[in-house]
Amino acid sequence: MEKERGILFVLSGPSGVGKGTVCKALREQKLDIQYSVSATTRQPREGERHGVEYFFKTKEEFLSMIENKELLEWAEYVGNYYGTPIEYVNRTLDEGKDVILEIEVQGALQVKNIFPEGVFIFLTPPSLDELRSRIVGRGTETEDLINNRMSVAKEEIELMKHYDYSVVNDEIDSACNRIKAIITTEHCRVDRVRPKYQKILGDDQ
Ligand SMILES: Nc1ncnc2c1ncn2[C@@H]1O[C@H](COP(=O)(O)OP(=O)(O)OP(=O)(O)O)[C@@H](O)[C@H]1O
Ligand SMILES: Nc1nc2c(ncn2[C@@H]2O[C@H](COP(=O)(O)O)[C@@H](O)[C@H]2O)c(=O)[nH]1
Repeated sequence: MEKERGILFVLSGPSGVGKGTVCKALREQKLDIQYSVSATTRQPREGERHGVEYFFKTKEEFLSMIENKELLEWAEYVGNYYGTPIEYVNRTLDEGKDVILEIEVQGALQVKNIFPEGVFIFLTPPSLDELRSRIVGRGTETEDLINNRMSVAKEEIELMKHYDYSVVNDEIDSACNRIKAIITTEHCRVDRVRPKYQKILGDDQ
């Protein structure tokens, strides 16, 4: 029997809201979902490994990925390029497995045009002050970059209206539970489940 395609989940939200932290916590719970690894031209942070957190690329390599249509979406974000390799996403969905992308808002909106059936989740901070203190606390950005990320964050929050769900990351376990509830809900939607039964029952049902 033909396999149902997996569901594409897109988790985005402002820098520092906790997307990476929440995805790591979800991974540790060994959910039946695959995590896409993005390409970026940004320099690796301490402890980041090529092929694990990101595929680290030169600008020339990244531009040639765009040219060769190897990216599902890409965006320039605070001076660096970020993009989702398309082959992994399509192959994994075709295998019937769900995929989650952790990406910023411009990229998420591009994905929405290509995969309108995807599920778009916006992770929000409890407040802008808390967002700033999370970025500062992470200790990975200079003062200038923190200010840049904060001003982009305000524009990004405006774009939440294009998403299907909003999840506040007040506390990691609660945010993970809300995301797991969304995943379960999406698998129960009649418009996703019905085609499977239609194949079994025939077209006249
Ligand atoms: N619920 C939470 N409560 C308190 N601190 C949190 C919470 N979630 C994440 N953090 C902390 O906030 C900081 C930013 O988190 P993280 O790096 O996961 O954000 P991000 O959204 O992935 O950022 P970026 O988009 O820049 O990669 C980290 O230091 C992390 O430990
Ligand atoms: N549009 C895309 N955005 C991506 C992708 N991978 C990560 N990101 C987002 O970029 C910012 C900055 O990330 P950082 O690791 O430098 O802090 C953050 O919002 C990520 O979610 C991608 O493939 N496409």
